[in-house]
Amino acid sequence: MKDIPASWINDVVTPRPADSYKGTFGRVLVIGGNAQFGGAAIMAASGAVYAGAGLVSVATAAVNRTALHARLPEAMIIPDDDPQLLALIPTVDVVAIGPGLGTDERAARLLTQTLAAVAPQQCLIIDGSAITLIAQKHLAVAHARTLWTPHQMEWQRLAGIPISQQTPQTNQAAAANLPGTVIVKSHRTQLFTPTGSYRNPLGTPAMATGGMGDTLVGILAGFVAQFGLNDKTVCAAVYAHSAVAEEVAKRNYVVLPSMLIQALPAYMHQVAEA
Ligand SMILES: NC(=O)C1=CN([C@@H]2O[C@H](COP(=O)(O)OP(=O)(O)OC[C@H]3O[C@@H](n4cnc5c(N)ncnc54)[C@H](OP(=O)(O)O)[C@@H]3O)[C@@H](O)[C@H]2O)[C@@H](O)CC1
Ligand SMILES: Nc1ncnc2c1ncn2[C@@H]1O[C@H](COP(=O)(O)OP(=O)(O)O)[C@@H](O)[C@H]1O
Ligand SMILES: [Mg+2]
Repeated sequence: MKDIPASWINDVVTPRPADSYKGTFGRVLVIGGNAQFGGAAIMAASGAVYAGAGLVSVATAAVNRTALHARLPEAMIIPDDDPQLLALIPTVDVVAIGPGLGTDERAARLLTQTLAAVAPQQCLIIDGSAITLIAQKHLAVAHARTLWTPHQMEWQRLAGIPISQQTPQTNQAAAANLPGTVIVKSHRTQLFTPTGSYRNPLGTPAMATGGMGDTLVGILAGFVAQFGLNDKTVCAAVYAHSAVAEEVAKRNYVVLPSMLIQALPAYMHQVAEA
């Protein structure tokens, strides 16, 4: 397992082409946020918008509409029980499901519908409640272009490895049984792609606050939407999330997701101009 090289973020985040429009930078759909966890969907969508995704939609519980629009007018919204959602799924580059989704029957239905609707060329990010549901219900996922983003307890549920036994070796063996890339989050996050394994050398305890993983989902979605799905882009997104947090933590005891999101465009500008 090698550390993500510091140079990769510079390879990925480069100046934008002049001849471009919003469609150039990709379309993201976040599916999540029940009545209790609406904030998770807002933080994930914000991560994608502030990372530079061209168009971001959110399928969420209807009760989250006003909060989402007030907080993030750049995002479009569709109630998660709207039949149009199934038609929207194939039109985006990245579908991210799970932040604040919950684990009730309604959430399970949304998840199974989404898993069935995603097309092979799309990137699917599976996070939070969606991972817990897949583990609980033994749902099969065959989608090759999947990014899994479990925290250690979600990884225990999904892979069956107790947290105390989660080592690079055991994690790698379990990741090999899943399609796509597994990002096992911790204070030093590990990534297992079909062709390599990487460790994030960055991160700070100032990041240990609710919503920080939801924010990572959005940044991953925004990076993949703009820069494509490959090891370098995925590693760069994980690296950028922690690099921005470390920067903000130089002046702040705790880094809230909204602080990280706010600081992200300036960090990407600095990287692109370097
Ligand atoms: N503002 C919002 O809307 C927010 C909404 N959110 C949404 O909530 C949903 C549920 O997600 P969740 O992560 O909060 O709960 P769950 O999956 O039950 O895991 C917690 C259990 O695991 C244990 N645990 C052990 N090690 C751990 C580790 N390294 N990292 C984390 N946990 C660890 C932990 O142990 P304990 O801390 O109690 O000792 C506890 O028993 C999900 O959809 C998410 O997106 C959140 O993002 C918050 C902000
Ligand atoms: N002590 C820490 N050091 C470095 N990174 C941390 C630390 N605590 C949390 N993080 C990061 O914060 C994120 C937490 O994700 P997660 O537990 O899914 O949060 P949530 O579901 O509340 O959004 C992960 O990216 C993790 O690597
Ligand atoms: Mg999480």
